[in-house]
Amino acid sequence: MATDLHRPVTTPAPSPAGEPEAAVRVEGLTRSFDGRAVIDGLDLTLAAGEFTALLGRSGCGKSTLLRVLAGLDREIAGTVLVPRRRSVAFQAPRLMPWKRVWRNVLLGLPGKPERALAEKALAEVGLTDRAGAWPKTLSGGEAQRASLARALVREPDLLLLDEPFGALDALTRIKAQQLVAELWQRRGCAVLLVTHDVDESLLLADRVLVMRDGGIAYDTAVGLDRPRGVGAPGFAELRSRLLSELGVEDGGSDGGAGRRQEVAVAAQPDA
Ligand SMILES: Nc1ncnc2c1ncn2[C@@H]1O[C@H](COP(=O)(O)OP(=O)(O)OP(=O)(O)O)[C@@H](O)[C@H]1O
Repeated sequence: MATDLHRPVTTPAPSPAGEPEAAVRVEGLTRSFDGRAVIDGLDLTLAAGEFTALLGRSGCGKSTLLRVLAGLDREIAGTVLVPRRRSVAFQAPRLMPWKRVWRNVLLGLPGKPERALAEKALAEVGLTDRAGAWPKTLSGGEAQRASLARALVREPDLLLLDEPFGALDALTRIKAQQLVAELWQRRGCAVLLVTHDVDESLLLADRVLVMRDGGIAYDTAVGLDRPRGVGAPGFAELRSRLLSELGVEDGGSDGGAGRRQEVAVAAQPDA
């Protein structure tokens, strides 16, 4: 029988004894569009504080899964347990043009939050001086950082990121990746990052998932030392394996990804 048990919980989802604390528990999740199951009986557990990247070919259902976890899509069957404090940032920053940046950051928060709260989050993403600006005056990277500040102001236990760097130029993208890594390190929240970029997943995540045929087809721990670079030992092997899971030929480090050879994302959660 199909069930709709999207039940947000206030604390991280309970785990069976002996397993690490979970931020997300999904069991038998199915989401169909027009009779076609895009997500089909998917099971997934994300540990509290873990940085997970989600890869998969276009149209495999990554954004659909993220929207379900964000609580934006409840037309589901199965069980989804997520923390109540969760926030999401999309590829498009989705700022309201008629509200100044600080008001955008506070958008949707209950009560009458003070500007100082927005300024604190904006400081975390290096945008202190743009708090009073109009969104249209921001660069693409600044707008994306404002969107991140809006996600952070909710003090999430789970941060959902849907291709947040996809529209940024290469240099801005690297800086944004480093920022997300630093924020994750500082906040200690679980992160689920949807990306098309295998290198990005390996630079940032503890764990990489590949979605295929409505489920998680491949699930690997990254285990590389941080800070990371694409030239680090073990990186190329992981990249090859992931590309093969995605059905893409590995162009090697001289391929498109090679330009990020020098990138080292410094993110080391305090153990
Ligand atoms: N609201 C909707 N109505 C009908 N079909 C939908 C809807 N949302 C998603 N789909 C379909 O579900 C499938 C998965 O879409 P989804 O956006 O989750 O894929 P994705 O893996 O995020 O793709 P991409 O990497 O291209 O962003 C696609 O075939 C898409 O057309």
